[in-house]
Amino acid sequence: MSVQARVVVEDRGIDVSFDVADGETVALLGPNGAGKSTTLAVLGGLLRPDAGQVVLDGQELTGPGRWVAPHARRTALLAQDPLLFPHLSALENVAFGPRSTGTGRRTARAAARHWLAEVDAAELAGRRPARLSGGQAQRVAIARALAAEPRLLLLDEPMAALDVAVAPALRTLLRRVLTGRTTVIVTHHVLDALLLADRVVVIEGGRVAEQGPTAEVLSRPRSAFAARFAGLDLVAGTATPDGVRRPDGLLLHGTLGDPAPRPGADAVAVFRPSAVAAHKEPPGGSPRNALPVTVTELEPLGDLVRVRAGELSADVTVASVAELGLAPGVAVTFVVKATEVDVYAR
Ligand SMILES: Nc1ncnc2c1ncn2[C@@H]1O[C@H](COP(=O)(O)OP(=O)(O)OP(=O)(O)O)[C@@H](O)[C@H]1O
Repeated sequence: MSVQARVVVEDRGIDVSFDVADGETVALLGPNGAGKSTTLAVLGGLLRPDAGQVVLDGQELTGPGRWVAPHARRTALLAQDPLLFPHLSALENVAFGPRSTGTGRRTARAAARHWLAEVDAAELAGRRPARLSGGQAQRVAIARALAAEPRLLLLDEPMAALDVAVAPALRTLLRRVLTGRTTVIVTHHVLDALLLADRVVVIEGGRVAEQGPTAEVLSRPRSAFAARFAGLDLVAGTATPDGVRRPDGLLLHGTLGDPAPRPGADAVAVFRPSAVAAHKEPPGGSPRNALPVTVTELEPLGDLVRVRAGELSADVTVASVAELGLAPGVAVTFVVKATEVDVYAR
């Protein structure tokens, strides 16, 4: 089942368009308030957009003069909170979907057993939600979503409310059950994107900032958000014959991609924070890039410290943080060799 969507919600400043191919999982990424959940709500029919169109498997679900009610869409939404019916057992919760579409009791229960087994939760069939852990309840909620045999599965940060200890097992489970299913997932977690999504759509300020295959976007990001999400530094500007010039005039030298961006065209310079050194004074006379910055935050990162300066980061040793007296508000120079900087068109 393929999806073609354009979602316009004027009072929320949202206008995004993207497609999902049959059997594909697409992750919607972006900062808080970017419009991801709103987009998901429009796909599921929980919110009626001002304009745009949602087409699923050739059927217009939303469009000018057209509105298919949520229950008639054959889409299933799985949210952070499993939202199970408290008075029903796990089995009855899962059987609810097929029951509500008119399936007989016996067949619906058989389907529920099948889907509980699929999510490794067969032994939880008789339990009420109050006796399930967060991870178990989310497994049951996944079984319930799948039992409805949705044409499109919508996941809104399904692991966000779970203990970090149980999230990896649930992610592995989702990786298994999402294979071949048309799915849109909203996530803030890079592992969800890497392990679950074939493609990502990055939404910033209610607009699509970039989209593409997951590996491509996360290894060669073109938007500030995707770079940060992938743990990379990104400087945007215009291409020069051997680098990128920021709007404030600062020039970064780097290795030009193939095809090289046309001089004057929008381009980005991308590098790893681990390739960045912090200096008190700009180093003189070397073929290195020097970026004057002010430290905004320090974060522990294994046995290093991630020094954040606005959009840029440098991963440095604890010893150098101490030596340079790095702390929020301190001015330093980030230094990165031109050979560590990739330059490509935006
Ligand atoms: N129920 C609502 N009524 C009115 N405006 C809303 C409502 N929910 C969200 N908004 C607004 O719509 C915009 C997009 O919000 P949305 O929740 O879709 O973003 P998001 O990308 O999902 O963010 P987050 O990552 O924080 O969940 C924001 O400006 C938000 O304030």
